[in-house]
Formats: sequence, C-alpha cells, structure tokens
Amino acid sequence: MNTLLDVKNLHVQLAGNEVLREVSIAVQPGKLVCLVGRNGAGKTTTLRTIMGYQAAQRGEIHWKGQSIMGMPTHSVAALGLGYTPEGSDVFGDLTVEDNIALPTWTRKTDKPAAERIEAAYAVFPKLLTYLHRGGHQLSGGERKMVSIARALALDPELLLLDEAFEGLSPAILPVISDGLKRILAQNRGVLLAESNFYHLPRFADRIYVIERGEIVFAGTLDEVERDAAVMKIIKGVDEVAA
Ligand SMILES: Nc1ncnc2c1ncn2[C@@H]1O[C@H](COP(=O)(O)OP(=O)(O)OP(=O)(O)O)[C@@H](O)[C@H]1O
Repeated sequence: MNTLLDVKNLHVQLAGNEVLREVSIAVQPGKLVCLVGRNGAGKTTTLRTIMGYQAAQRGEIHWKGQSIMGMPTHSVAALGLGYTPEGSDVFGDLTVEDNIALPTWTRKTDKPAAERIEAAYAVFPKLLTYLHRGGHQLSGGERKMVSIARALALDPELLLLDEAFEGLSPAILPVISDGLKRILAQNRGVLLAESNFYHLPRFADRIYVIERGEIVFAGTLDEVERDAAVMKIIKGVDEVAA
C-alpha cells in the first residue's frame, strides 16, 4: 500500500534540549495511526514539525515520496495535510457553518467547495443541527467536532489530530470515535496524538508509543497490551492524564 507520510529518524531541539530523537512514523491512506505518550513526551512537537511549524535538526519527512522537510506550513497544507491542534481553535464570532466553510475560501482544490463541505458534515452529521450557532455557544465536544470538520473541509488526504479526546465528557467520546471511522472510510489517513492510552479506538491500525522524545514501541493495540514494560509506561500515561 502506498505510504502517505513517512517520517524517518527525526531529531528536534527546542531551547537547547533534544525534544525528539530518531522519531520514525509512517501513515497509509485509510489507516488510523496513533502516537501515544505522556504529557511532554513530544507528540505535539512531532505533529508541528511535520506541518512545518517547527524546524528539525536531522531526519527525513516524506509525503508520497517527496521530501517536505523545511517546507513552509502553507505549502505542506497545500499538498493535502490537515492539522487539528490541541484545544479549540474554533472562531467564536463565526457560526459553525462559517467556521467549516472557511478553508474552502482559503484553499482551492480540484474538488468543488460544496463537495468538500459535504464530506466534512458526513463525518459529524450532528453539526447540521446547529449550523447557525456561534462558536462561543458550543460545548467542548461540539467545538472539537467543528475543529475536525474544518480541517476536513481542506480535503486533506492525511489528518494530523492532536488530542482528539482530551477534556471531553464520556458521552461525546464515541461520537468522536465514530467520526474517526468515517474519516478513514473516506480513505484519508489519520495520525492521532493521544496522552491517554485508554482513549485509543480499538480500530486503530498501528500504535507508536513515545517516551521522552523517543519511539519506544510500534505495533498493534493487542501487541502493546501484551508488552508489560510498555504497559507500565502507558499506566504512567494514564495516571498523568486522569
Ligand atoms: N517552545 C519550546 N521551547 C522549549 N521547550 C519546549 C517548547 N515546546 C515544547 N517544549 C518541550 O518539549 C517537550 C515535548 O513537548 P510536546 O508539547 O511536544 O509534548 P506532548 O507529548 O505533546 O505533551 P502534551 O500532551 O503535554 O502537549 C516537553 O518537554 C516540552 O516542555
């Protein structure tokens, strides 16, 4: 299967500290790849470096075989990488409808805007029931759905998602999880950074565990669960995140 994103041996220094060391991650179309690690392990830095917000000292980042290392963020996004940062970046003064339409004004693709917007609502159909509500009037879960839908309106082939589940009420977790399934069904890849192992969807295809800037494990969810040493790290993750 074609690899969308191929990160190899990435090193990143921040304020003189080596925050990422030898980080390697691959994501294929229609696959959910999870990067799990405790707070401060390096998940956000990994996603920001891929998106070109953060420079790397060494390593390689390839998108469909082409190096994107050092490319400015707008060029990376134009290639088809969408990013939903941690926390809400929904515009409070805009309606749900306008928040989601925004990327179609700023990024033109081969697909008509209406088709891109339709694909975004297909992931979270519930958003259609409060199209005209302002961003300020949304719950945490609703804001999360809007921010993911907005990234999807860019029509990305890969979505980088930072902490999709953090701080959300238990009732909303399955809604986000179902949305992820629909994103994969649209044949988009997803790279999900998550600090709480127990939030990882069972349908995840591959798990990378990151600890102090290094990938310490890569495998399936079942394989992680069978590895006592890795589970010990993950239990620490859960204690921090709980
Ligand atoms: N701008 C910065 N300057 C210096 N150090 C930084 C900077 N940003 C992050 N760091 C450090 O880099 C390390 C990795 O941070 P990062 O935000 O990538 O972790 P994370 O796994 O995403 O954690 P969280 O879930 O808390 O966001 C941490 O030790 C953090 O303190």
